[in-house]
Amino acid sequence: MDIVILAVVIAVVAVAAVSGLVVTATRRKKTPPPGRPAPPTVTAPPPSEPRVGEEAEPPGDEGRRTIEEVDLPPAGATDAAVVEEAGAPAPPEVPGIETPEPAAGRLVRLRERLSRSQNTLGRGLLTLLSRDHLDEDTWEEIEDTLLTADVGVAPTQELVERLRERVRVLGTRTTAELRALLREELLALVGTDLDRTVHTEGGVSAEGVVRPGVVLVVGVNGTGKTTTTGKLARVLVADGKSVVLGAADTFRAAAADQLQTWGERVGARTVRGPEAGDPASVAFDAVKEGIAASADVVLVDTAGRLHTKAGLMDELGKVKRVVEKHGPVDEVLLVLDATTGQNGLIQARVFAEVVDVTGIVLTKLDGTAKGGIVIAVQRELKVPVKLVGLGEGADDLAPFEPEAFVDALIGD
Ligand SMILES: Nc1nc2c(ncn2[C@@H]2O[C@H](COP(=O)(O)OP(=O)(O)OP(=O)(O)O)[C@@H](O)[C@H]2O)c(=O)[nH]1
Repeated sequence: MDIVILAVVIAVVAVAAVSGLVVTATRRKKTPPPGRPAPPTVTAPPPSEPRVGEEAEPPGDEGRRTIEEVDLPPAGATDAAVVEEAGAPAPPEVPGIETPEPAAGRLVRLRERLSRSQNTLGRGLLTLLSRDHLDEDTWEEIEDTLLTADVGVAPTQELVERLRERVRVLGTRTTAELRALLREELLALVGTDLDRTVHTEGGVSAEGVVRPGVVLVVGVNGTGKTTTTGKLARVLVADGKSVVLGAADTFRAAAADQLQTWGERVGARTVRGPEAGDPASVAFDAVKEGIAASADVVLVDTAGRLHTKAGLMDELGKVKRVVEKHGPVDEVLLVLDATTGQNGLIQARVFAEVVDVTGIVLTKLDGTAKGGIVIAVQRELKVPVKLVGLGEGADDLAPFEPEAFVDALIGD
């Protein structure tokens, strides 16, 4: 038994000795001989993250910043700046003050909109006048076309009479001759020698105080009065003028916010009063602010509730009187919605009785085939159309130019 145990022990020791030699030999083979460069090895990618039980990577050389060392963004810095510094893409910029389009030439730019909506008038007239035989029925159709476009009864009759006469004298007619003739006659009706300047000159008071130009914007609510005031501010800013806005339409709460937004877009301050407050007091404060800030122009948006003529007269009359304590009002612009046709004319009449309207703004001319209202309203009030609204865009208010207007009516 002892001999068996001894034999087993010797065998185990012998096996262990042999396997130890093999391992050592293998290791020796892998170690490069001294003085020779090691052969290139492919290094496995480092483990992406420490495995359970392993130590996390020690921090690098960069010292840790204490909270005091972290630079804080300057007061008022936007989140965008902070994000940008962190290397992330900046969110879109907060819009700053806009640069409105220059007013000159706007009607030409917007001519397309005008001609699109006025085709029935200009093209219709040309087609009728081009007929081989201009009989009574055709003349009646011409008259109807003019009346449908809201040119008004008296101007329509005048125009038809003039055209009849001139066509008769002309004899045979080419399209070019007819177009020239129609252009001339329409221009005569629209008027080329009226003063269409929006007066914003201001002046100097008896006490030597320089005061800004003051413009009152009046009209029935919904005609585009507030929008027009905002757009007009842009026209003036585009012409290099500084503007203060007066939100005297205290009747509709949102109107003051709306006006203020228009003003902010072009850097114009808006003076506003308490909701349902006294419009005259807001208008007075706006002009006062305009004087204090040495602004060039103060635009006052008024409320236009047409419940009773007496009420309107009280309100608008008071606004005007109170503002005039600072000096004369330079311009009273009546805003009319061109799409309302005869209704617009009735409104115009009432307003003209209440205040001295000095200029007309016709809005929404882009959405109606009734461009003839330009002629009718000027006739009615004996006041020129000074501006026209041709869309909802911020710069879609254009100084009225008779030639560009008539050309848009007739088309090329
Ligand atoms: N298509 C078109 N829309 C216009 C024009 N002018 C104004 N509008 C639109 O008419 C609507 C009424 O405009 P407002 O300026 O709010 O009317 P408002 O007369 O001030 O009305 P209140 O604020 O209630 O007094 C708005 O949706 C304007 O965008 C224009 O020339 N063309």
